[in-house]
Parts: sequence; structure tokens; C-alpha cells
Amino acid sequence: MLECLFQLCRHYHITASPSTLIAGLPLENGQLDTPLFIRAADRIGLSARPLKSSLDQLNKLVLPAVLLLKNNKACLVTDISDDDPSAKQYRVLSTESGGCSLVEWAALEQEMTGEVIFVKEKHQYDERTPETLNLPERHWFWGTLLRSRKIYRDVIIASVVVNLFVIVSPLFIMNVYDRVVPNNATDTLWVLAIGAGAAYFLDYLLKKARSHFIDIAGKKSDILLSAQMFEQTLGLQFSARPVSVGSFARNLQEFDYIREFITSSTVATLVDLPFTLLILAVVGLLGGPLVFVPIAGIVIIALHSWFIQPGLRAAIENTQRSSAQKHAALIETLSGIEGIKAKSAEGELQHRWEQLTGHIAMWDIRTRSLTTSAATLSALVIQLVNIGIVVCGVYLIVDQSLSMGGLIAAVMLSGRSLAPVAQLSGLSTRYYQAKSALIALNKVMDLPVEQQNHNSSLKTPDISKNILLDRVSFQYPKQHGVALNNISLEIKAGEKVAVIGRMGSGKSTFQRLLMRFFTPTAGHIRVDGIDLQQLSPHELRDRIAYVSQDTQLYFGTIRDNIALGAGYVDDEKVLEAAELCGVTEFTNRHPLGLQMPVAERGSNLSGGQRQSVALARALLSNPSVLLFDEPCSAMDSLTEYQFRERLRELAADKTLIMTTYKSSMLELVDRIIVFDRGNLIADGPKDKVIEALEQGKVTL
Ligand SMILES: Nc1ncnc2c1ncn2[C@@H]1O[C@H](COP(=O)(O)OP(=O)(O)OP(=O)(O)O)[C@@H](O)[C@H]1O
Repeated sequence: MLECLFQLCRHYHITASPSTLIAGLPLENGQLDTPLFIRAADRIGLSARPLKSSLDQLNKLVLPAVLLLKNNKACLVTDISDDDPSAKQYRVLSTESGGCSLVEWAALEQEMTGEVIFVKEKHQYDERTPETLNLPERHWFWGTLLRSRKIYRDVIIASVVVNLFVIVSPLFIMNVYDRVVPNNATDTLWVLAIGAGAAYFLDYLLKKARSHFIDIAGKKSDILLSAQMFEQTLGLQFSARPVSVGSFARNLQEFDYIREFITSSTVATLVDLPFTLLILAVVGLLGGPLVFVPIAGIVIIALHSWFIQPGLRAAIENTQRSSAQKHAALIETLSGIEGIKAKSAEGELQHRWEQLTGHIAMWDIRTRSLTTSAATLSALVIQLVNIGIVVCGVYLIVDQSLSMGGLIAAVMLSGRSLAPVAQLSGLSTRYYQAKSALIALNKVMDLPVEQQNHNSSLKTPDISKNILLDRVSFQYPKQHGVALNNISLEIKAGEKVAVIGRMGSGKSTFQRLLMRFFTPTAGHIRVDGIDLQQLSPHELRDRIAYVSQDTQLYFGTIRDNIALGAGYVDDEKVLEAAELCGVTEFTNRHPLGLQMPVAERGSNLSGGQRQSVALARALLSNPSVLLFDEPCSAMDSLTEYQFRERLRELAADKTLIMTTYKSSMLELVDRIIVFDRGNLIADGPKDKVIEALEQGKVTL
């Protein structure tokens, strides 16, 4: 299917490579399925719709279409030739050569599964036709909820009927008191009872169906929204990365409040709220002026809810902010526990933790006390309204303007009219929690991501070509001073270069810019004459073996960690990379070999072992550029020696750019670049630069 999508790109003249098309998608075994195909197509401006269709139903006007074939295969049909009506032929784009072939009806029909994905280009306006009415863009949250609008429409219809049934019971009781009892009409009683019973049974079914539908809509939105949020988190530009991982994670977790808000109880209360007016109208019809008693009750509850709003808002805001702070402290402590223990700083952190917990508890209690006060007041008001209705009703009965049955019906109905209003305070708590969570998430969703348009990047040229830095400067966001200052240099294909300099001189920053983790604040980086910004970051990174100073390993096995991001790879290739980087030195001693478990962040491995796994991972895809930041800093001298010798062979036909403090590693390079405080202070053949350093002509 990926190949069909790639062919569709060619068909519609969209520039995108296969790796850009699937970048960031949750593929299973490296394959696209129908939902993922639709997602991938949507990102490049194509609209894809899967339908069940037979080959005969396929009309050439709706082509191109992707035909799903047996054995998980697919083909792209671009035309139907019906010159000869007895033998229709289908023009199928060949995925290998990009050429076309004509396939007979019978051959295709035999292979088809019956599912066809119709694909068309979404219309794109260009800058010559600017927007005039500034129509709102589809919001990530509301737009997703809108997708379930049909379900919510059914929920509203069910709610109307459910609320109509609310008046059944009071009317039944009224008729029993006013007509059945005075006339001993037991037959009528049974007719009424059966009618009311049937109505209640229907009411039960509708309520069940309503909550089921609300849950389905909520679940659907939940899955879509969570996927969008995670995609956004993974795609964030490095420059927009949150200051605190812990509080960022907490903000994402607050999505739970939104989830709660869009599920059953809240939505049902919200939908029931307007029907209070209908029930009040029935009370008015039955009891005339009696209706003013529940209205007074509603006004008191609503006013109380309104008065507590500012306090509630403040309490919820403070609870959520302090929870984010607490979460940030927890993550920071857990990730740096060794340093804390080494300095016996547990007490300090414990103090900070307890202070935060106390602060959260204080605001939590405030939220609860406000919500409870509203709930208690509502319960009191409902009781008082009942008494009020009975007292006023008796006067009306004495006045003969109300029947006994009418009074009982009015008491029952007024209780029902107050029920949704009584939930207002609980509703507003959930509303503010969801609103605050939505604001925090809106900020996350507005952060810039690396690749907004998956079809706007150029296909990455072979980056084994020259890499040129043209007056490149870079300053980290919210930092004083530049990390790199006006750097111009060219690294030729196949060159072996060491980047050296004192700590903080900009060596790692230089590599991060080459990886496009950050964009230069001035100047340009070009690969084969093309600005790095025009290239797809995913493709670019696929072609560079990058190993950073902080080796990152993930929970799983050594094999999982080596094959990370590579999709399906042969065991042989994994073993080859593992041997090359010295991983087998320690996995061979383990009973599980390459299946040896790795704890989170690789905490069960030594620094050197982590480094060798990271190197094996980088070298697995046989890239054309090797970009290493202190590759052997944590290795013992024997492992380093063995790695160096193997790297010498491996890097023979590749470009090697390596930062190092180890003079032994300089054996691998021909050229040395020296940085100092972000400036390029020396660049030349290895021997000359070393000589200049020794003679003090270049000082670090
Ligand atoms: N993520 C970051 N955010 C803000 N500033 C940073 C960041 N990373 C590095 N810096 C700053 O940029 C400058 C260059 O750092 P860089 O990591 O490139 O140095 P380096 O030469 O690799 O140092 P070392 O040899 O110690 O790793 C330093 O002043 C550092 O404080």
C-alpha cells in the first residue's frame, strides 16, 4: 500500500519520498493498513475513501483507485480500457518500475478482496486567492468531536423522548387520584398502569442506548485525540521543547479531565438541562402559580453556583498548576536519584515534595468544599421547594383551583425539574477542570512541529555529497550569546574529520544543526547545494548515523534497541552491527544473548555498554555519513581499540565527522576542525592543526 501511495504522489505530482510518507505513523511490521493509508494520504493533501466495490462497479471517472488484493497486496488502477467490451482491461501502475501494464478483468477479479480505496486530490488555494472571510480552521479538539455529530444528534433525540417520559409518572398518579379512586374504576387503573409501565420500559431502553452512544462517541474521540496529541508531542521542534518534561507530561495527562467531560454523566446532564423548562411548563399547566416555587428554587441554586465560580476557578487552576509542578519534581528526582543520594540531598527534596503536597491538598480541599456546599444547598432547596409546593398547593385545593392528583404531580415534577440544576456545581467543577486542561493542551497543539507539510520537502539528495556551512550562527532559544558564530566550512564527501575544542565550545551544537534538530539563526547549511531546510528531516536522519553524547536506550531487549526505528531487519544484520560495535562482547556472556533485557534508559548497563549499543543502532542502516559525538568516551581501551579498527574499515567509503577528546581516535581522521566559544579557530589537515596546537599558534 505504501508503494501505491508513492505512485499516487507521482500521479498527482506531489514531492514526497516513501520514508517521508510514513514518518511518524504507527506501522505494524512496517506495513500500511487502510486507516493508516488514509492518514498518510491526508497528510499530503489527498483524500482517501475506502469502499466495498466489485471490479465491474469501478468507473473510470473515479480513478485512480487502490485495489486491495489478496495476501496483503495492493495495486493502483489508473484507467480502464473498454475498447473491447468483451475484454475489459485495467491500467495498473507497476510499483517497481513506475511504468504501466494492462491487466485483464479476470486476472484482477481473481486477486481482488472487494475493498477499494478511492483517492482524490484535495483542492489547495494558492497565494493569489487569499482568504477573505477568515473562516475558522478545524480545531484539533472540537473538530474531532464534530466527527461524532451524528451520534450526538441521536443522543439528543433520545434525550427529548426520555424527558417526555419524565411527565408520564406524575400524570399517571394524577389520574389515579382524580379519576380512578373517586370512581372505583379499577379497569381504568390497569389500563393506566400498563401504559405507564410500557412507557417506563421504553424509557429504560432509551436511557441505556443514550449512555451507550455517548460512550461510543467519547471513546472514538478519545482515541483520535490521544493519537493527535502523541503525534504532536513526537513531532515537536527541538526549539519548542518544553522546559520541564514532568509538567509537560502532567499537562498531557490532564486530558483525562476532558475525557471525563465528554463521557456519559456530564453530557447527559448537559442535554437534560434545557428540558427543565419543559417540565416547568407542565407544572405551570397543572398547578398554575405553583410553578413559581420551583422557579425560586432554581434561581437560588443558580445564583449560588454563580457566586462560587471565581473561587472554584481559582481553586481548580491552582490545583492543576501545583500538580504539574509536583509531577515535574517527581520526574526530575527519579531521573537524577543517583546524584541526589550522592550529595545526601534527600531531605531537601523531601521538604520540597511535602510543601507541594500540602499546597495541592489545600486547594483540593477548597475545590471540594465549594462543590459540596453547592450540593448540600441544592439538596436543602429541593426539600424546601417540596414543602413550599405542598403548602401553596393546599391553598389552591381549598380554593378549588387544583385537584389532589394535580398537587402530587406538581410535587413530583418540580423535583425532576430541579435535578439537573442541582448538578450545576459538579458540572462547573468538571467544566473548569476540562477547560483548564484544554487550554494547556491547546498550547501544546499550537507548538511548532518539525514537518507541517509532508509533501513540501524535496527528496533528500545523496548526502554522501559535500556538506557546506555558509556563515552559520546559532543561538539556543531563550539563551544569552551564540553557541556557534559565523561558521563557514565545507566537508567533502568521504572526508574524515575530527571536531575538537574545549567544553561548551559548540561541537555538539554543530552536529545537532547537521541533524536538523535546530535551524541556524543565521546562514545556511547545504547538502549538495540544497539548503537543509528544504529536505525532509526524516529522510536526512535516515542517511546519517548519529550517536550523541547522551546515549539513550529504551526498555526492551538489546536487539530491540539496536533495531529501533529500522522496521523489520534481519537478525544477521543486527548481529553484524552488534559485533562491529563490541555489543557481543557482553551479550555473548549473557544466557539470552542479544535478547538480554534492557531497563528503562538502559540503567542496567554500564556507560560503555550503552555507548556500544547506541553505535550499533546507528550503524545498522549502513548510512553514508557517520556523525559521532564522543563515540568511545565510556569504552575501555581494548573495546575502543577493536571498535576503532573496525570503524576504520567501515568508514572507508563514508564521510566521518566525529567530536572527540581522545587523541587515539584522531588516528581515524585526516582533517581537524577546532572550535572555541562558538568560533571556528582552526581548520586544516590533521598534522598541521596538531602542530599549530603544539606550537601554541592555536590556543584552546
Ligand atoms: N539544549 C541547550 N539549550 C541551551 N543551551 C545549550 C544547549 N546545549 C548547549 N547549550 C549551550 O551551547 C553552548 C555550546 O554547547 P555544546 O554542547 O555545543 O558544546 P560542546 O563543545 O559540545 O561541549 P562538550 O564538549 O562539553 O560537550 C554552551 O555554552 C552550552 O551552554
